[in-house]
Amino acid sequence: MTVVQGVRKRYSRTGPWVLDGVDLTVDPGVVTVIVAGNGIGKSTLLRLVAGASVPTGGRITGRPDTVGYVPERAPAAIRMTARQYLGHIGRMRGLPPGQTQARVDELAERLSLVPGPDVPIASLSKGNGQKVAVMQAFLKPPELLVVDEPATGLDAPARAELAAMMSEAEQDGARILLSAHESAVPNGKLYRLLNGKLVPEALRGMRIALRPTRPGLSSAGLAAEILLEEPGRVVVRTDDADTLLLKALADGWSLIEAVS
Ligand SMILES: Nc1ncnc2c1ncn2[C@@H]1O[C@H](COP(=O)(O)OP(=O)(O)OP(=O)(O)O)[C@@H](O)[C@H]1O
Repeated sequence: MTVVQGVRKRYSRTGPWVLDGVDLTVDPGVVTVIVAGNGIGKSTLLRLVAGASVPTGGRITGRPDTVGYVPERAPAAIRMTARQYLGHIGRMRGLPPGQTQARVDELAERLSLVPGPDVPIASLSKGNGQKVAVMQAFLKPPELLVVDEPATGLDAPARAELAAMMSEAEQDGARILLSAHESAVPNGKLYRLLNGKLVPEALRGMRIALRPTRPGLSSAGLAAEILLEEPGRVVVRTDDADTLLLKALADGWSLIEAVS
């Protein structure tokens, strides 16, 4: 398994913390899905897990040798053809050239890459460029697959093919981490990214126990039904756990647990 422990990330020394203590385990056998709106930090977290950027704090352990990473935006300004580009990627991953080229043809056909792998990537449409990004992630069977918003940019047949490829990888034992917007949430173990932290989606609609992280915090500010209040612990019930958690975390509460 790949384990994220207390990971923090900001993009400049004085900038805001985009991730502020993220804990996550990406296990085989279940697809892990990070859900959030625009600009909350999904891509930031996925890049870190994939090893494409480094955390400012905390650590990520158990990343396997073969990581397939599909970024949200494929690099467009590449003059090489898809076949040349994927040939380089194959060499970097230790694949024999013949095997790489056979795989390029197979993936180009599965994803309906138009007009094909032998034109410059820069000349491809956005969606077809995204297919090349998918192809590089699947060139060698990934042990960890990280896909940033799989629905973005691809047409319906390509999305269905990508879903099939992901489920084949899952059956082969890959660990899978996806990000998604609320409008296109895939099946899996869902986590919501709120104020730089991950909250398991199973907490929605449940009773929630919170701990104040600074003195003087009043439970009145939680704007929810207070079920129990004791020193260091408040249990609330709400129909809108997202909004409650968003405000509570911002105000200085920390999540203890969901109380069934
Ligand atoms: N390379 C970067 N340099 C500076 N700030 C960045 C960089 N990448 C992301 N950010 C900032 O980090 C925050 C989170 O961005 P991120 O792309 O991770 O969000 P996201 O949840 O994936 O958004 P979207 O749904 O729009 O793709 C944003 O405020 C963004 O401006």
